[in-house]
Amino acid sequence: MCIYKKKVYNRVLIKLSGESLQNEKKTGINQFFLYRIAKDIKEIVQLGIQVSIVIGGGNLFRGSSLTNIGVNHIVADHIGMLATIINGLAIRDILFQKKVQSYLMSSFSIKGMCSSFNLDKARKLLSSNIVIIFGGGTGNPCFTTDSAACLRAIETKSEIVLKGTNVNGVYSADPKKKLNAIMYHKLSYKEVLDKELKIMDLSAFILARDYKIPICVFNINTPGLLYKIVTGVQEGTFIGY
Ligand SMILES: Nc1ncnc2c1ncn2[C@@H]1O[C@H](COP(=O)(O)OP(=O)(O)OP(=O)(O)O)[C@@H](O)[C@H]1O
Ligand SMILES: O=c1ccn([C@@H]2O[C@H](COP(=O)(O)O)[C@@H](O)[C@H]2O)c(=O)[nH]1
Repeated sequence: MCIYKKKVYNRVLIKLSGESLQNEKKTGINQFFLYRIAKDIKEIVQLGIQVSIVIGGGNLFRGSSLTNIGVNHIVADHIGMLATIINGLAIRDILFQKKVQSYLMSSFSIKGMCSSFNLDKARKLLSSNIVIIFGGGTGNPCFTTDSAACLRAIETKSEIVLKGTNVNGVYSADPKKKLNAIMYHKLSYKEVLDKELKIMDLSAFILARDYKIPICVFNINTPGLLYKIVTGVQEGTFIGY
């Protein structure tokens, strides 16, 4: 790793897709991914970047898959939000093992396991270079953790949302469905909306646009990519004005 490189951001929010955490059985949590992502996060914290993380739950439960088996949609979303806390607990523990100071906050009360969301405290901890993991999404059903990521980025005054996902960036169509889809390197908010590129749910995306939070969509499975992005290397797809 090139330690002479300079950071281009002071405070970032990383959205970690739950799916990226899944193991080879397509469920649960992948041990190797956890350790690797903790290493990647440590590298950027050591650059002096203030980091918060919004963690998804798709490796464990998504509301939509539970409604498909007959669970009421509000209850299904509650289960999905709880799944994000499970992932958050795992990430907090691995960061601790890697000697990265971190703090897990849940959007709803889970006494005994982690603290509840407190914006003042989150800002103070971030200023002291402590990584904040935001679990529990927005705390409300009918949303996703993409909305939580944009919301927390606005609240914590983060300069960018780094959306780590399992594709290389934003494509002209879902690359998992259309193999000849082309990847964009740079897009405006308007282009994403006009072209109906479904990389994030609409409510999340509108928040980012209205509060002028740029988004970088990148492949979370590529080791070291986070470091490249925060030191100014163009990777994935950058969305802004
Ligand atoms: N235009 C597009 N460009 C890139 N990916 C797209 C596009 N449209 C749909 N996708 C799909 O979006 C997915 C990204 O999902 P994402 O990482 O946000 O998961 P998530 O559902 O938010 O998180 P979780 O796994 O926690 O539920 C990719 O796997 C890709 O198949
Ligand atoms: O604010 C929120 C965030 C999430 N949910 C539910 O949790 C699951 C998992 O989140 P992902 O963003 O898919 O990783 C999601 O499918 C919702 O069911 C929520 O209700 N509110």
